[in-house]
Amino acid sequence: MIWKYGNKRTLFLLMPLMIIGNSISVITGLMTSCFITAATNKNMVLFWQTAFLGTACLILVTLINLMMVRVKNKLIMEVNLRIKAIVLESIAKKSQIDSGDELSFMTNDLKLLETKGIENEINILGLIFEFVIAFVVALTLDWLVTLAFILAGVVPALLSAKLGGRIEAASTAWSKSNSAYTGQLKNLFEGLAIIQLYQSFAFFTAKGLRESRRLEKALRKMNILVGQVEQLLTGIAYIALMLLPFSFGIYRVIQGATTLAIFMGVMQVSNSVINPMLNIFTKINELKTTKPIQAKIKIALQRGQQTVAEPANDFVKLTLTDVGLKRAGKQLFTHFNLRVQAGDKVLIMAPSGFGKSSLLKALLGELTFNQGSYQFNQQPVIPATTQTLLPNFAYITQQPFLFVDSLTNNLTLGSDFNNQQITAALAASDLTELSKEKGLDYQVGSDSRQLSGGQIQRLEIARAILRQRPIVLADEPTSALDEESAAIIQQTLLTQAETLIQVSHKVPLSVQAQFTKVIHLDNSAVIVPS
Ligand SMILES: Nc1ncnc2c1ncn2[C@@H]1O[C@H](COP(=O)(O)OP(=O)(O)OP(=O)(O)O)[C@@H](O)[C@H]1O
Repeated sequence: MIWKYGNKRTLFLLMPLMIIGNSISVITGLMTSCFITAATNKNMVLFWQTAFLGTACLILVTLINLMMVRVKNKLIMEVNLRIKAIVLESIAKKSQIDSGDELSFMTNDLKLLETKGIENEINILGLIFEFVIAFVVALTLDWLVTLAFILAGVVPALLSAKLGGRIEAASTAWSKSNSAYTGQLKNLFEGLAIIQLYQSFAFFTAKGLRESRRLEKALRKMNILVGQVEQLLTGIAYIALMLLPFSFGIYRVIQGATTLAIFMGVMQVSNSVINPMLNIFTKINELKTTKPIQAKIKIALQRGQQTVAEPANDFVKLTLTDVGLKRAGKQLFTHFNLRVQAGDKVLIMAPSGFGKSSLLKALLGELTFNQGSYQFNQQPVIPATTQTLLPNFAYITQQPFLFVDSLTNNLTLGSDFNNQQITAALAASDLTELSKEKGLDYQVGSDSRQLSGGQIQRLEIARAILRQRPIVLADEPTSALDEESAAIIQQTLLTQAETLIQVSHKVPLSVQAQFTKVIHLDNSAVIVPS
């Protein structure tokens, strides 16, 4: 992950820092060796050289480690941000999302990935460096004693891995007993009213205690196993350490095959061979637990790379033939016909709850007609083609939405529009006064800086107008506005939208007259105003 999602420059900067930073045990090992040589030979020059040079090296390594922490966290941040960008990009392109699931993935899963995945990868890298450096140095000092130390460290580690399974089984059995205990207690407490009614207090206590005893027994079993395994491993570790490297090393010193100083040096450095080796396996196991999260990111990456349809400008004709729409098992309407040509201004009217908003959603492809046919530019619209349909539409919904962001960003949504275009869209939506009073950078959307319902609706209209899409779908666009504003907005829609499909349940006759078609969804009657 750090290679795939991280910044390569940061990674390449981190690696040398880690190599130097992880050589601390080698420095202390060599210092131990030199000090003992100085002591056994009564060599003051070597003593001072070791003291000064060693301390200088330790200070330098400490400074490098301080820097390493900064670079490591920089890399973690870069990987996190790259992954978050991938996930956000993928969510943005999802046709259906469960915001609870996505939120949980963005917060809990990605946090887990950071600690068990990204950090572990960096730690494994550090452990590999530590292992390799220490191993090479220890082998150079005395390869036979080094091997003895490694064997002594590996034996208890292998045993621990073998016994780990038994401990895990005991801990699973305990957690099972624990949940059974909770269930029994819950049942017992739920029945407390019966106990009190029949004054069966002894039954209540005895039953509760019986369950508690069962749990305590499972806990005792697990604790004995863990404690005994711990003691056994410590014993074996001491025996192995004394038997193999110590006796073998000292034997070699007595034989004159090596010196005490070298033996002590190897002993010190060997810790940095054994510990990283064992830690690497633990960390790899932890890393494996993040596999499902990594798989989800891979899918997100593929989805994020999907190309989105380019805004189209080729709308000619849209036809609904004998369509019906069903929602939550209820047939909203049937046998509805509609023909819209470029330049049309169509008003669709029906009583509240009849399915007007649902009809617009079906035109967008969010819902599918269960009867009849929907053709766009004489091509049948099927679920697979709805994504390419979207760029033809602007959509003014009944529940306008504002992001916690500036007025400008709420209109442009990050697209490239110049100030002139933005100001024109605001003016067309009767928002000039607001933009002059607050400024285009005014932050809206948060609770304390909310705008009026009418202002929010007009911002949604400005957002739609700004894009100049071929068809504007408008769902009761003037319902939250006063008469004067409603008239301005209605005029704007009629004049600015190239093709307008508006649904409303009540529109004055004088306004109806300005549409090219007025259709009553409840009886499919088409009235062409004179
Ligand atoms: N998300 C939904 N899931 C299931 N049914 C829904 C959903 N939204 C709306 N409905 C149902 O679909 C029917 C039509 O709703 P719709 O909003 O399309 O009507 P409408 O004519 O636009 O009403 P209004 O004029 O009040 O906005 C209603 O019976 C409503 O309960």
